[in-house]
Amino acid sequence: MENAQPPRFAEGSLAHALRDRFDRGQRPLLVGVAGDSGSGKTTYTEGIEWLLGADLVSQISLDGYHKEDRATRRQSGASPLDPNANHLAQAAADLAQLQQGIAVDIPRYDHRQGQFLPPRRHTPTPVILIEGLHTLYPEFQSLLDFRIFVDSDVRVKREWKFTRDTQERGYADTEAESQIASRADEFEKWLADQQYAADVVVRIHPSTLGTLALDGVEDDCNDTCYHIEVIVTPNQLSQGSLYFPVDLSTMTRQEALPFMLAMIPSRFQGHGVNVLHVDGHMPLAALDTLENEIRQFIGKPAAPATTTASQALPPTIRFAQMLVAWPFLGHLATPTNAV
Ligand SMILES: Nc1ncnc2c1ncn2[C@@H]1O[C@H](COP(=O)(O)OP(=O)(O)OP(=O)(O)O)[C@@H](O)[C@H]1O
Ligand SMILES: O=C(CO)[C@H](O)[C@H](O)COP(=O)(O)O
Repeated sequence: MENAQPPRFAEGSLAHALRDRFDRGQRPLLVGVAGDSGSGKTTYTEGIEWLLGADLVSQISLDGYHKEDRATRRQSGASPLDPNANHLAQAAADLAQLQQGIAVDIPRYDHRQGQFLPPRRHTPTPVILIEGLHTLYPEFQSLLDFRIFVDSDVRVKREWKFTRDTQERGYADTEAESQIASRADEFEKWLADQQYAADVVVRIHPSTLGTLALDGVEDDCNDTCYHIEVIVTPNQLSQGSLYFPVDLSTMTRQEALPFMLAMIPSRFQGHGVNVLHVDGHMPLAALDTLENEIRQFIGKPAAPATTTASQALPPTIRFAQMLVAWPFLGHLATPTNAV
C-alpha cells in the first residue's frame, strides 16, 4: 500500500484553498505587475513568491514579447516602451490560454546578451505573476485578477537602472545614460497611466527623513533608505489582527536608527485610498514577527531561522514586499473574490 502523502498546507488555510481549487480544475489567478524598466517590479513582488512558494506561484516576463532584440533596436531606434514595439496581442492570447489552465510556450528575452532565447513551456500554477512594461494595458485587463503598478521616482530609477544595466546587462555608461534620458518622456507617454488601473500602487522616493531632523542630521540614511508609499483601496475583510510590534525602549537609546511608519487616508483618482508610508531602518524583530503572522494567515509554517534570499534583503524592502503582498492576500481571502 502506498504511503498517504501528508497535506501540503493546513486544512482550511488560504494556501490549502488556493491549491485545492486549482487541483479541482479551477483556473489560475493572474496578477499583473507593471512599471518602468528598473523601477523595482521584480523586487517588490518577490514577497508574494516568497510567502506563497514555488508550489503555488510562477512568474512570466512580457519582455519576451518585444519585436526586436537589442542589436536590431540599435539600428531601428525603436523603444521597448512603445506598445507597438511589442507583440501585445500575442501576449494577451497566450495569457488567455494560461488562464484556461493550458500550458503555453512563452517567448523569452535574455537581458545579459540582449537576445531572444528559445521559448519555454509554462505550465500553469495556482497563481501566475506577469511582469512587464505594459501589463496593465487594456488588452490584459479582463484577464487579470489583481493589478500592481510600481512607480519609482526618477532619481531612484536612474540609480538602480544605471547600476543594473552597466553591471549586469553589458551597457556602456554613455549608452545607459542616454537611454535613461530618452525614456523619461516615453514613460509619461506610454506607461504612467497604467497606475490608474491598479489595485495597488507602490511609489519609491529617496528617503525624506532628513527633512524631519532638527538642526543637525545624525543619520539621514539617504544612501541606504527609501521612502516607500503603498497606495491601496481599503477592503471590508474582517480578519484577525496583524501585529507589527515596535520596542519603544530602543527609541531612546543612543544607537537608535531613524524609521517612520504612517498611514494617511487620502483620495486618488476620485476614490478613497489608504496610503502607507515607510522610511528608514525597519526594526528587524518586528519585521520577523510580521512576516510570520502573514505566513500564519496563509497557512504556511513560520519561516526557518536560516537566511533565505528574501531575508537577506534590506529590511525596508522586505517590509515593502509585505505591504505589497498583503492587499493581494486580503483580496484572495475576501469571500466575494476568487478563493
Ligand atoms: N529598494 C531597493 N534598494 C536597492 N536596490 C533596489 C531596490 N529595489 C530594487 N533595487 C535594484 O534595482 C534594480 C532593478 O530592480 P528590479 O529588477 O526589481 O526592477 P524591474 O522593474 O523588475 O526591472 P526590469 O523590468 O528592467 O527587469 C535591481 O538591480 C534591484 O536590485
Ligand atoms: O525596458 C526594458 C525592460 O527591462 C528593457 O530595456 C527591455 O526589455 C530591453 O532589454 P535590454 O535593454 O536588456 O535589451
